[in-house]
Amino acid sequence: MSADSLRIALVGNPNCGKTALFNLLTGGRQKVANYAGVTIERKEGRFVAPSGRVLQILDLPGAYSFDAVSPDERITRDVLEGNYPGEAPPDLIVCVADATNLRLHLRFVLEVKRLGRPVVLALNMMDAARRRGITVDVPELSRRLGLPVVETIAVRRGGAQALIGQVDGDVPPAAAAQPDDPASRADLHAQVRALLAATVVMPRATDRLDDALDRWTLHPVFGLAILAVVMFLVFQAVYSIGKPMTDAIGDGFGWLGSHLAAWLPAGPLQGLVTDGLCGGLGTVLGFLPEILVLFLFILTLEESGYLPRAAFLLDRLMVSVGLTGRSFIPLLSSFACAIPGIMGTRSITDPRDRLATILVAPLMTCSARLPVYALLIGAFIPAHRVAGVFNLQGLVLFALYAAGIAGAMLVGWVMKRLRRDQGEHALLMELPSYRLPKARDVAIGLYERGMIFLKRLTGVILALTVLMWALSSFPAPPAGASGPAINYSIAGYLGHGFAHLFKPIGFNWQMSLALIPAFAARETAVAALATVYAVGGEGALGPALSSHIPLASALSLLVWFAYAPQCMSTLAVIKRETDSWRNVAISFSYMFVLAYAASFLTYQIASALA
Ligand SMILES: Nc1nc2c(ncn2[C@@H]2O[C@H](COP(=O)(O)OP(=O)(O)OP(=O)(O)O)[C@@H](O)[C@H]2O)c(=O)[nH]1
Ligand SMILES: [Mg+2]
Repeated sequence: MSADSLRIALVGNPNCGKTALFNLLTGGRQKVANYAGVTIERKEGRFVAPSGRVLQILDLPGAYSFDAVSPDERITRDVLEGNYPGEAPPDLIVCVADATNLRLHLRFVLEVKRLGRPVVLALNMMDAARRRGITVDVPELSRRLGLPVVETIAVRRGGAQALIGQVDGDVPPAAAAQPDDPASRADLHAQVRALLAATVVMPRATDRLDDALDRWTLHPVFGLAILAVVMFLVFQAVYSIGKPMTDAIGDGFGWLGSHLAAWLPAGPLQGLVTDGLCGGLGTVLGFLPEILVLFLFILTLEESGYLPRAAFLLDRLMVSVGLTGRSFIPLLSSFACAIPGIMGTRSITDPRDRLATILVAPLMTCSARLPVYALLIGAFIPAHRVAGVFNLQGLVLFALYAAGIAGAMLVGWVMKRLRRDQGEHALLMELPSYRLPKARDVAIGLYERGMIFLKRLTGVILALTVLMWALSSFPAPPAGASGPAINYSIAGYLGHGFAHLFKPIGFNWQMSLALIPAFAARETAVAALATVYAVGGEGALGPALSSHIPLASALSLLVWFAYAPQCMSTLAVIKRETDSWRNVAISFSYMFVLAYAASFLTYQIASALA
């Protein structure tokens, strides 16, 4: 690091706009969302100040105080106190405070000041504060705190000018460090009150529009109805908006495959390109639009400020099944992927609640399962309208997501019965202001998700698809063999071997085989089925599936994917976050038993009814 480079840490209460400020300064694309606990790791970026000086900027998880209790808050405390492994304390602390919520945020500013290090206070969200008629006497606040104070608007271009001017100049002198004892902590409240009285004019404690909306969204009956409608509409939209695009992409690859087949000489290369790449990979790529539609809704909800309300509304229910309202947001993130969901539990203070959330998070339907669901639903469930408006395929998709949630509640409830400590924790959660999502932020979020999907597709999924194709094509059948060539391949042997285990739940050998690569990446089940049937001489995948797989088996496979043990990366994250192989073993085995039992019941009942 050059002698000239200054290290600056952004700290503050959760949800005050630290990451928005970080992105504005460094051009970063870290996740910004309207709830507490979005940032859970230390992130670093570079900013070249107008003077040419290079500044290293650290974005840190939000903290309510230094009595750090949750794993993410501990990171912030360690970095500031210089206890973070391999890192000296920052040269300058930029303490960010939400100007619309100074009653809460100033307390943390005072705590930071007592560290005895150079501090600048950034009063962020000044746009929202002005809209609400809040005025702050900045020079007076600065004088009383003994710190430089600047106003910022982290979501507006140029909104950090004052801060940049401040950090590009001389580092302000540090205040004297002060001891942290109970008496001085009680004193903080009195100091905050005095500061507010002298420097802030707040016409009303809360926003009128927020209050009006909250009367509906937090209402015990209407609130739940609104939540149910919102969730339901999301899944209908995934189907009605995403499906036509998926079909178009699928058709495009089908066309491409047939043209390439005519071009390429017959042989292994032709097989790889048409069956493996166009058939397998193309089918998975087709599900990108559906995944993006799902994320469009999740990102919009995250920015709107609605999620903590939903958490609040569901707290009683979640406590009764052994979880907490705090589990809501990590569980919702698991609809994207269980990995960020499990990492998001770092903001849960109680270790027991955190572990319970980690163990059930993989039961939420991650977006990697969406292609599997969409493929099977498309092949087996007719596209009827129900009651004139709802799409039956969308309803089945919704039911599968609901089955995952119901499974999580059941598992949570059982875990609650099994543990000794039955105590419950009250939910203390901040309700942020409602906010209109910014198109740019949502677009960045969608782009990031799209790239993650494409990287998986061209990485692990591509590798597995080629492997599946090779296993299904080699060795070639002996001369004079009868029956499809694939029966003589390695895949054929493996699949038939595995099929014994899955016969009671109705899987044929192709389905059993597809489960193997799905353990590395769920979407590969689609590519594997596509490849295996294509190598086996079938045409389009949808009709091939519906002619070879009975409905009962298809339903059983859907249910299997709702509960089955997760991909390897999820298990690896459980190991990392809980530092225990025991937890990995528990989650793998309980999900295996749950999936097997649920698929068995589904298959037996559906076969009996058919
Ligand atoms: N109106 C307005 N909104 C802002 C401003 N700064 C941030 N926001 C919004 O405030 C919310 C929280 O922003 P983040 O940057 O994620 O907050 P954070 O402090 O990093 O939060 P944690 O990582 O959870 O501690 C998001 O919805 C932002 O769009 C601002 O200056 N004005
Ligand atoms: Mg953040």
